[in-house]
Amino acid sequence: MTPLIRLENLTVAYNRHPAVHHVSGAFVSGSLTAIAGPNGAGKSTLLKAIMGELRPAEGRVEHRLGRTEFGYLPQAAEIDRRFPISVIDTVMFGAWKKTGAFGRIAPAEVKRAGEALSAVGLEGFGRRHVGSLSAGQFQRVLFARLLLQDAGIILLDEPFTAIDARTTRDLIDIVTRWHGEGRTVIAVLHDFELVRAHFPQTMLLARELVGWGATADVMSSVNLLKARAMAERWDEDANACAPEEAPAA
Ligand SMILES: Nc1ncnc2c1ncn2[C@@H]1O[C@H](COP(=O)(O)OP(=O)(O)OP(=O)(O)O)[C@@H](O)[C@H]1O
Repeated sequence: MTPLIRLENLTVAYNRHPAVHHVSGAFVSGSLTAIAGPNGAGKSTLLKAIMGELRPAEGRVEHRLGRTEFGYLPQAAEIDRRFPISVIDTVMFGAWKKTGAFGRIAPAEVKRAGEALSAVGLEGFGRRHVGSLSAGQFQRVLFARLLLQDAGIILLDEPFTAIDARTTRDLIDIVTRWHGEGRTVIAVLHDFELVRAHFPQTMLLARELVGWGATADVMSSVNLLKARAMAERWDEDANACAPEEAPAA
């Protein structure tokens, strides 16, 4: 039960308006955690802060991991699929840690990229343009890229939103396999059924922490009502506390 990533009184703000507020706790090495909560609860912001893409306004994210040790799947809305790139090249980006952004790609990596495509059920799709794929097929490509990247910590932002049930099942199988391999997986999810069925740990967030621990305990109806009430009460224009106003750690 080794803590891998520790959050210490973490506050992350945009233009001084906090999106994540005074969150403390730890992700244990090898854990499989869902981050759940209402819209605008700070879930995506928290993932970005964990990776170091956003700096805390207050508090800390503590870990000894480099940026390349994180595999990250952004929300679909953040990805522009009009970029003229093939499926196989998109998957190959998962190998950049080994090749460098403009390095020569070893034949073994090309072979692994093909195997990753097969593993997500897209054998033979390599030459297709990503813009020609369905939402579910594209999500499979992004999972193939994560497979190739082979990261120890995998952060997924709404990986199953707007994709079909069959694809969701297949991709959950991959997440479960990652967990079985001892990787640490953290996924932002909206579907509470999926959270309860497949994620042993849950962080329930409403900008502030509502609960963090075993899913059955955290996803109680009392906590879900509390999260909704906290989100509705939240003042979008509130400023981040000045450090001297922050509660003692
Ligand atoms: N780049 C940004 N600039 C300014 N404010 C932002 C930015 N990104 C997010 N926010 C604000 O921060 C708050 C938390 O947003 P975030 O996207 O982290 O929430 P979320 O829980 O992931 O939401 P959803 O479930 O709707 O995706 C929201 O009020 C949002 O408007």
